[in-house]
Amino acid sequence: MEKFVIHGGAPLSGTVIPAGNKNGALPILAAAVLTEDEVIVRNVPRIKDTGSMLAILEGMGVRVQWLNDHDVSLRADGLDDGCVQVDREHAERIRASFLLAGPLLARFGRAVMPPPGGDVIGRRRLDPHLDAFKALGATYVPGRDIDLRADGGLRAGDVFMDEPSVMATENALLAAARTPGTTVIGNAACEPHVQDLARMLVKMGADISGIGSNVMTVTGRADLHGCDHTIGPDHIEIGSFMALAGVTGGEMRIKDTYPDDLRMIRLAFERLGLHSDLDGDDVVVPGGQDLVVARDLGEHKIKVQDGPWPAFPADLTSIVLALATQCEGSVLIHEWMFENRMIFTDKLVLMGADIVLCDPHRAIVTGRSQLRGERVESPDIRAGMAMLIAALCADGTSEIGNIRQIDRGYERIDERLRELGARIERVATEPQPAIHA
Ligand SMILES: CC(=O)N[C@H]1[C@@H](OP(=O)(O)OP(=O)(O)OC[C@H]2O[C@@H](n3ccc(=O)[nH]c3=O)[C@H](O)[C@@H]2O)O[C@H](CO)[C@@H](O)[C@@H]1O
Ligand SMILES: C=C(OP(=O)(O)O)C(=O)O
Repeated sequence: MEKFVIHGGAPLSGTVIPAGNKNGALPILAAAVLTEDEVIVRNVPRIKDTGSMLAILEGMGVRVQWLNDHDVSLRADGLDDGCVQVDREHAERIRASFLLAGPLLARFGRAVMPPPGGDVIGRRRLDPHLDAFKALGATYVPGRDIDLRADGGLRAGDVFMDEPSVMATENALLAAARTPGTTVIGNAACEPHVQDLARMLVKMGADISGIGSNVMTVTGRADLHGCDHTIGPDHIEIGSFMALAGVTGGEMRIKDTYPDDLRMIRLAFERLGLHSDLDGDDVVVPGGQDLVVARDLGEHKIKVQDGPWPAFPADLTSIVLALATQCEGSVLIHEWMFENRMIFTDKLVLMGADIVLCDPHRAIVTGRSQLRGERVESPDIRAGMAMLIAALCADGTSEIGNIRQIDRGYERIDERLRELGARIERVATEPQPAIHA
């Protein structure tokens, strides 16, 4: 077990190269199962979640070979079509393990999936995934595992999501791309990572129109081929670094972003008083900003509310909340999608933040709090980053425990923060004795 020990107060300044998108890497790695050819995936973030996904793929019989630090070659030519086993321990660690259901069903007509893990931030439905598979002709056999069957193979169909679920859209895309015929996916999610996966599937031979919209038409084929694909930069990580620059007053340049993916993030941050500029594809956050929250017309309080793309991303609500603690004025943060993500705010309150949790979805943050160092535990990836943001601008020393949560989504975060001037150490902790009833 490890923890971070942080001495707050140093401005974070310098240049950051964003990692590849965590939530893009996971479905893109899963897509390698769709073909027996070699698939090369570049710009893979070296985080715990991609490590788990690669371990599951290797356990299934996929040959995995790193070409260098971030580029990996995958070849799924040795899979035993009679019984592809999905490693339970790794599958239960990450939500995205369920993204193997689509490729396995499409290729072998059977997928037996252990229940997936991931952040415990509210109820996480699998129903839209199952609805999509059923629309493509699969049946679901109830049991401990999620047992999906398509004897004789999937057939192209009309999929309409009951909500624009990110991973269900990705599963539908993965399955439809290898299913001959034309499938329409309606009320689809269109986050940057969904678009990135769709572009990769096009390289593999599928025909997909409507990428970036909420209706995609996929003409699939059984003989998808290999490809060489580079994962796009992680807009959630970029937003996290922008907030870190804002609260510590440093000047930061974030290189080679996709500016179109940052429009809503930059807009929301701007309303909290955090200005950023574009210099080509780089985002530049000027140093020493006086962060003052805007008011809506009529002097009403502003709100930041998440939603399906292109709305403000759910995974940045914890981060924007930490940023708001340092801005003059108050703001309503409405985390509309997950029921439990806001529960961690008590940790920021412990550090001195002025936050009223109105209900599980809404928090009013009144800013300019002088935070103080505390010992806190990270319940999930983004709450962990919010605590890092708070600790790095707090007075005194903080300790953040359960940092494997942060390592699930942020690559070498302590090293990269140190390069920007942060005083942060990764420290091994004594294993806790088991508690017996
Ligand atoms: C591995 C991966 O890619 N994980 C991401 C993926 O999870 P994931 O694909 O699991 O999330 P979903 O898009 O399915 O749903 C997120 C939550 O929002 C709710 N919901 C969604 C849409 C809607 O119109 N109404 C509604 O209430 C869902 O019921 C669920 O509680 O997308 C989430 C939403 O961007 C992100 O937080 C996760 O980081
Ligand atoms: C919620 C997240 O991840 P996951 O869906 O993998 O739990 C996240 O990336 O913030």
